[in-house]
Amino acid sequence: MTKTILRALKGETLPTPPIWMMRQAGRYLPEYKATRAQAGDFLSLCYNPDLAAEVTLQPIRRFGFDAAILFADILLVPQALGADLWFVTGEGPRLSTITDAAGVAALKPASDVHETLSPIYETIRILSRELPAETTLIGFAGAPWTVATYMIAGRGTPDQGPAHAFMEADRTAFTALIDCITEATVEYLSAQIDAGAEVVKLFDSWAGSLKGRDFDDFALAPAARIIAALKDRHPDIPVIAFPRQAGERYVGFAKATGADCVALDNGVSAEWAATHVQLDGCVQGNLDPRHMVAGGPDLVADVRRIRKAFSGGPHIFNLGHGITPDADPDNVALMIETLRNG
Ligand SMILES: Cc1c2[nH]c(c1CCC(=O)O)Cc1[nH]c(c(CCC(=O)O)c1C)Cc1[nH]c(c(CCC(=O)O)c1C)Cc1[nH]c(c(C)c1CCC(=O)O)C2
Repeated sequence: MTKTILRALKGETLPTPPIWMMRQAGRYLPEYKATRAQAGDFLSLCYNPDLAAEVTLQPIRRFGFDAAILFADILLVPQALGADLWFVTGEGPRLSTITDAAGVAALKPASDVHETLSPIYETIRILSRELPAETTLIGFAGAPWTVATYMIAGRGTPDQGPAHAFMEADRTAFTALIDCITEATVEYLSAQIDAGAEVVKLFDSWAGSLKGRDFDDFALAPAARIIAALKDRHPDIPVIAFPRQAGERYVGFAKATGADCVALDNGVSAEWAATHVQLDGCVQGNLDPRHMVAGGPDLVADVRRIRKAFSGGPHIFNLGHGITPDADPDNVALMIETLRNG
């Protein structure tokens, strides 16, 4: 019996869509907070294979999701390329900044990333042994544009202004940075697959701020390059692409990049996406993460609505973005129960 997520990714329409949740291992779970405290800080948790595997398994034990997502972070790649990285509790990530062509040229070559990232591959090997037979293991990386926005600004920004400014000031150097991250991402995801990842996902969280030609050059093209390189090395491994807030640009994204599945945020309606995006293959998403805080009849109604809208084709149920720390685990259980039992 092939795993349900893999069946959906191959294009099968299942009577009940399989389900997992972005940020399913996270601060809304008391057991996550306990293990994170044991690790010391977030990065120590990411680089400790035993504890990273433990937090990956926690939501599987508690909820029986159909997939586990590797516990790590998209910002480990910049660190592996030579950037300084730290997390400020309650605020988010901080990195050394890249402001010009010299900063791009000073990055390490893509082939060097394994030195830093090898503990992540060990986490995957542990998970391959310990996950239940029916659970799919998903590896991931940030897409080049989203990773670049953090490398340029040194932190998260509301409008990705510093990255857009760099792009306008020196498109050649900016393109060199995107190329560098693209190559590193191929190396990283390929090694994750060698270690046991059965699916990989590319998170382009800030794709929505790229417009027109910039979207083509820095969201579509790098995703297409990464997917082509991975398919060349690992033809059977499905790829999920998440160009968050792409809006109209979700249309045709799978075909243009070779992705097996497109993950949808909750800014597009399931009814629209069913006719405009799902016609090309599997879609994932798109429940509003706020339902995990509020719960109640609105949650139940929206789970049923999304399930129905996507029932004519392959669909993996998920949120439109990560679950937030203020969410109630009981609402997660209600989402799963509603999906599986009615
Ligand atoms: C942009 C981005 C990042 N990281 C990630 C993205 C893309 C997805 C998205 O848009 O959310 C991806 C990511 N980050 C994390 C995972 C693990 C797997 C999962 O459970 O989904 C994944 C897939 C763990 C994490 N990554 C982070 C946490 C919280 C850290 C903690 O425990 O204090 C977790 C569980 C920290 C992080 N990491 C990042 C930020 C901006 C932050 C701070 C914001 C926050 O605290 O939620 C960068």
